[in-house]
Amino acid sequence: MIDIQGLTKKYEDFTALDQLTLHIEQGTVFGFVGSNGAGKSTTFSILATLLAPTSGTAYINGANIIEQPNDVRRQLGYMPDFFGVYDQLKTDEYLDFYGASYGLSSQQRAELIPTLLELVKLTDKRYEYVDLLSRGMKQRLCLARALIHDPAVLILDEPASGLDPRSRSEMRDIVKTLKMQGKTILISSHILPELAEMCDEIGVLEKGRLIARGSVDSIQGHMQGDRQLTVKVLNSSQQAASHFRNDPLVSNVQIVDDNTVICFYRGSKEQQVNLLKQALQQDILIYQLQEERQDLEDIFLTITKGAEK
Ligand SMILES: Nc1ncnc2c1ncn2[C@@H]1O[C@H](COP(=O)(O)OP(=O)(O)OP(=O)(O)O)[C@@H](O)[C@H]1O
Repeated sequence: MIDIQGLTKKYEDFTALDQLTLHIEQGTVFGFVGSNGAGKSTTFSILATLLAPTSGTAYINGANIIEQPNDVRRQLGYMPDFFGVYDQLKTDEYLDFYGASYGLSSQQRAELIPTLLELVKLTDKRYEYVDLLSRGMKQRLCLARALIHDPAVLILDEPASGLDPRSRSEMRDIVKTLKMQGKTILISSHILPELAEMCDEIGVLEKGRLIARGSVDSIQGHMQGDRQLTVKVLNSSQQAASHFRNDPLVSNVQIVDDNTVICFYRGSKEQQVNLLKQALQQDILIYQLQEERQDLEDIFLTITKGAEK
């Protein structure tokens, strides 16, 4: 569980994080979206007890980030958005080093390392030098490192950045596995449609402020305004267009061809059922209806544009 209360970070006159308040329930995968400089890494560094806030506070599974940093570190696994240089260190030595620094015995480490390597799909790279691993492999190793002390809460800063589609998909699968293990996961990404697949909820951060928060569907519904419906009819699209134009909840109708009409509609799903029922009663033979979904990328641009204004 993550409980953030009025977290603020100022660098002299500049406010990088402005009164962020956010509660994330245990077992939730929460996606943090924001353009460059929005304050995501600042938030993560504060939660990971690496940076002191100017005001406000936060709790990680009940431990206060300011008063109980050691308890926080025991509960929290943090994967930063950069990977250091590890000359002359092999994959298993790397994990062994971090395991030892968390106080795990050599026997615990010997048992844990193969399990973690399997989780992040690096079993066959166990005796490979870290610096020779690909970017995707390094990211996964970094995730294994964040998991070494079996934390309940995970913070992943841009875990998929710079990865090819296959590596991104592997990272997504690992996050899903961790969610199934009951971990609370806070994850940031610029690859927005990807967050939709992994996250239960998303929050949009802009200039240090949380400007939208909710399930992917609710944010999509809220920001989308009129739904765009593509309607296919067996008979005349002219007749269908006239019917839709008469409905006060229809803002615009476009005839695409003899059998296709696009209709922009702002009613509820129930009202939409009525609209279609009435059409059928007037012998408008609808055989297909498709709602075009705006993807998260579009929604993100809409939301952040609104915030700028
Ligand atoms: N040490 C610092 N001194 C002054 N300003 C800073 C410092 N660290 C960060 N900032 C500023 O705070 C703002 C938030 O930065 P942050 O790194 O948290 O953004 P971000 O959302 O993680 O961006 P990105 O997606 O580019 O990583 C930025 O405008 C950044 O320039």
